[in-house]
Amino acid sequence: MPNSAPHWPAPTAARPVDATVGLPGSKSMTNRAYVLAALSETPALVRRPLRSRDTDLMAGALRALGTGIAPHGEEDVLVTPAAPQGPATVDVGNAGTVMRFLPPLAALAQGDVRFDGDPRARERPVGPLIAALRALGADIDDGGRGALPLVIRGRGALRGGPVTLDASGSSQFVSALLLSGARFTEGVEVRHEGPPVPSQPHLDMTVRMLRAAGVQVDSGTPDVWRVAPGPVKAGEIAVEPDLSNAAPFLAAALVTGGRITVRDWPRATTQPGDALRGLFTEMGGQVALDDAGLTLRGTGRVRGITADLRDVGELTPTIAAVAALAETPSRLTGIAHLRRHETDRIAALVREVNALGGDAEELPDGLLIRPRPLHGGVFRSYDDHRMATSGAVIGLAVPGVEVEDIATTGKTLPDFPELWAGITA
Ligand SMILES: O=C(O)C1=C[C@@H](OP(=O)(O)O)[C@@H](O)[C@H](O)C1
Ligand SMILES: C=C(OP(=O)(O)O)C(=O)O
Repeated sequence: MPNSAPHWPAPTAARPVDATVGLPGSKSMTNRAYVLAALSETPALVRRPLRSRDTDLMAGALRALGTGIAPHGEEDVLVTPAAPQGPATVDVGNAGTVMRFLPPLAALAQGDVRFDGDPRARERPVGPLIAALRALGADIDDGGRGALPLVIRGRGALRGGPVTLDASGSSQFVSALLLSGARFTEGVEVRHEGPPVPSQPHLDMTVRMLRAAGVQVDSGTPDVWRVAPGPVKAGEIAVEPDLSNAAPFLAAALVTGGRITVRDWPRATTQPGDALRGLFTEMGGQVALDDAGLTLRGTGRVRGITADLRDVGELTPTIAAVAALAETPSRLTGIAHLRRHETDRIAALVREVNALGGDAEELPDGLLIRPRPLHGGVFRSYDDHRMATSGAVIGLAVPGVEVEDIATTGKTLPDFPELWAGITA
């Protein structure tokens, strides 16, 4: 979609950043919490959920299906479940979590539920999930496309049982079936067959949050997950700060040789962003986790990295931005599935780094970035929140970088420009 707003002049760091930041809640945890709460037996409290485009879309969709979702105090949200009801229309925007987590829930609804979203949402994979739901008893009209738009003709219940699918395109296919699986008459047994499933921490997050809601999950066999039929009891779910959105802030300390502390960093978490501690240490930072939060200190040196990012693909745009400023080459692999994220992130990163004078090259499943001095210019974001924040990271070290459509950060972090101004002031 053409964007007519003026470009955002990325602040260049006049001195090393030195700041402490508190970040809003995790998108992935918030949208899982809303689904589990909506499927619960009794009202559930979601503590400190994220407010952003993706989470507002999830809340809006659940409301359209009859769930009560209302603020509770300053920071929390009370979810009052109801048997899902059509006819309803779900706008998924460009949220993978809405596009994948809600079709299984819609199959439990009484009535038709129509799904559509941004033009890009129609290009993002959902076919293996649709096929799996059909095998589990759902009636779905997708016009034979295996993609959005589609209509789920809910009958108030879904048989469930065993199903095999290829989830190499997105871990969200598996998470989706598991999240609603306890409410299927026979529960669900999901078996993956194909190249490896990406985003293992997100699968762990699904399993952990289900168990915390009293659901019996067996994940003891690789590539097989069993959810027993039974009630969901979400009770109270506390949402952690979004550690993937911590990435550009920690990167700011790394590339300016400064210090950033991210408050309330969990001691134990399933969020993929926790891997930043190791990745950014390898790239030249010094990291400490204590009561103040996670502190990253830059050393003035930024090193390239060779890394398989399959498990933490979401972190790629930020790591690539740091790599573009590094003294030595980087090789990022295991991330072919990123070509079907918000945009083709591999192509977009290579194009934008090279547009600033850099030396990046696509691989079938990743990218190579070699050191070369960058210059100012427009960094395009392709409706991708993580592209926009990556442009901001490069702009700290390279004068004259302008990020196109900074507002796209609203997908998961609407406060990004203000928070960034806070660390660069
Ligand atoms: O389950 C989740 O919350 C997510 C899983 C991952 O999806 P993919 O496995 O499709 O990469 C990740 O990239 C996405 O941002 C969020
Ligand atoms: C891939 C991402 O999002 P989505 O949930 O839309 O898949 C992301 O946030 O990096």
